Amino acid sequence: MRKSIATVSLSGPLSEKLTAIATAGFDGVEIFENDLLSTSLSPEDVRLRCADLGLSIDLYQPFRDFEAVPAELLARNLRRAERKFDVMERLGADLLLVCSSVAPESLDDDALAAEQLRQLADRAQRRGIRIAYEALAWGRHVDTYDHAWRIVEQADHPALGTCLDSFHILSRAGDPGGITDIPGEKIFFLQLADAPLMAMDVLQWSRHYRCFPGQGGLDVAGVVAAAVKAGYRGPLSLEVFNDVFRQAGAASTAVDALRSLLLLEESAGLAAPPAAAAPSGFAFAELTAADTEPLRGVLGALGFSRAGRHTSKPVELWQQGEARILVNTGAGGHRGGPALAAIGLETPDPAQAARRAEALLAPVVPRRRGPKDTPLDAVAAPDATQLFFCRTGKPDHPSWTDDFTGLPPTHAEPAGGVSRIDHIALTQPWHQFDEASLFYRRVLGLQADESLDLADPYGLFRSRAVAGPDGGVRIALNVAPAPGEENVRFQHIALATDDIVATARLLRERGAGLLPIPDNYYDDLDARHDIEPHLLRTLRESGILYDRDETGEFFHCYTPTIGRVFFELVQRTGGYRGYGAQNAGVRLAAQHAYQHGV
Ligand SMILES: O=C(O)c1ccc(O)c(O)c1
Ligand SMILES: [Mg+2]
Repeated sequence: MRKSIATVSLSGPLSEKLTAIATAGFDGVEIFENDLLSTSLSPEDVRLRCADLGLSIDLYQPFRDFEAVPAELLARNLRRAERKFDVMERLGADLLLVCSSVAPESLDDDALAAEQLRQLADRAQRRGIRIAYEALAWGRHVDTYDHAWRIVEQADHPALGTCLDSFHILSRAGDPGGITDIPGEKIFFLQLADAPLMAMDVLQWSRHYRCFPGQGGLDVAGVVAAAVKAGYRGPLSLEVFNDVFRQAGAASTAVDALRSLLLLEESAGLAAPPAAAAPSGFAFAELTAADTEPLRGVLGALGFSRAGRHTSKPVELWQQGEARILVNTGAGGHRGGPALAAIGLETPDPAQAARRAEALLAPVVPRRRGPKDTPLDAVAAPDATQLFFCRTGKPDHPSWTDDFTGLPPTHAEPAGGVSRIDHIALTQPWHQFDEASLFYRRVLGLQADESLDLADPYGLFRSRAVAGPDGGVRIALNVAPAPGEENVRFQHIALATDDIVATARLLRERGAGLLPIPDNYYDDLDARHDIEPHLLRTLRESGILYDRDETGEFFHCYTPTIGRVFFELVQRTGGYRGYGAQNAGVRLAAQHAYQHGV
């Protein structure tokens, strides 16, 4: 179906919004009145600009507080409407959204509302304009879509239809099933927004927390499916009032928005992009660094050996068990220190995974860097982390490892007991958290956990994990509370070990050190979990954190941060599937203290 977006959903001046909307690939726009009022472009200029960009103006909105008023007010409201019709004529827009009145003057009288809307539609029709009447969830007398429809039905005018808005319907737990009772041609417009489930005033919820479909907790696809079943064939149009998107860059938000619509079409059974080929494990994590010595030191202390060197690029392969870390000395890293640049995902069908990601607007990374390199399927995630879809060492597919030649191990000391990468934690830019979780979940085909709030000494982190069904791939997405140098963009690689006490001891013996954890933590651990005294002493001495649930236990500890990266060692027992979120506050505080030499 055609795809549109309301200009209120993006940041910046109208002209920049329009460019971002067209560049992302939308077909049309809803011009939000405030955006027109605050631009120096004339309506004719806006019309031309949209035409040049290939955008149709699908709706002009909103016209407020019109219906069910005393006669003298009606005359004024009709005059007000005529002036808006003038603007629409100049814009070349032929559909006006009228939202249900919130005015104290409006009367609780459906017959009057219908009669006055009929008069409005009559005047609109003479000017080639149609009216779409929408129930705001906080409308004074009309606050449900079925009520708005009853009034439209009663008015019975060809230039009057209804506008459905998924937020207004679902925020009040409305049943979208009744949509199929509305004749499709009387649904003049369909606005779509999701929202996280929150217990708050519905107007505040709508004006600040709407998000793109799939990023919240509302069944937006159910509304779309019902409207299409009713016969609606107009555009799917996003209308998202959101405090974060009002600040974030319009270009990236517009791409995020269009991706959510493509996924919504898939959810509603209206489109079938290439199916997901969900990853089953980590092939590698790639770190870039100008100065690789500290990184090599930590990897060596963790028991990794340098197992190969890329034949055409300045990249080393460090390996232990199935855990593989690529060290790239060619690119910058963060101020010379290491930064995570890429993740290799073990994927049943790499080409298929790349096709899906590309269809869902992920930028494709060039397939081949050097003339002899193995071709790779790779895309960029929303935070620009490169994702390589791999089949490592399988006879049916070229393997990225073919580009590495063997090197003798750097040292013969015993390996550290690390078997594989357990999870990778990515700190997302503050404005891209919802986009990232939608991307990892729906584009890659991972399952998302609940979103958690983790307390850092300088703010609250949101954190949400996505994982494959068997736990082979786990990615923890974190977001810092606000843009700031202090706590933005740390990434970490968690390594699974079968004997965390031994691995931690090895690290200390090799002089790499572990993040010190305050004594108070262990006193509390004892209080909470009644831990066996010998084990508690060992955890305390080693700086190992502990958590458990009904199914198993979790032990974890951290290396100091180098550049923007640190390593975590984790040991899981039984069916424990979490990440020790309980301990995140203590860990974050310990990292701040360590960083500042407290
Ligand atoms: O918040 C509002 O006022 C508002 C205006 C127009 C809409 O279409 C809407 O859904 C909400
Ligand atoms: Mg709306």
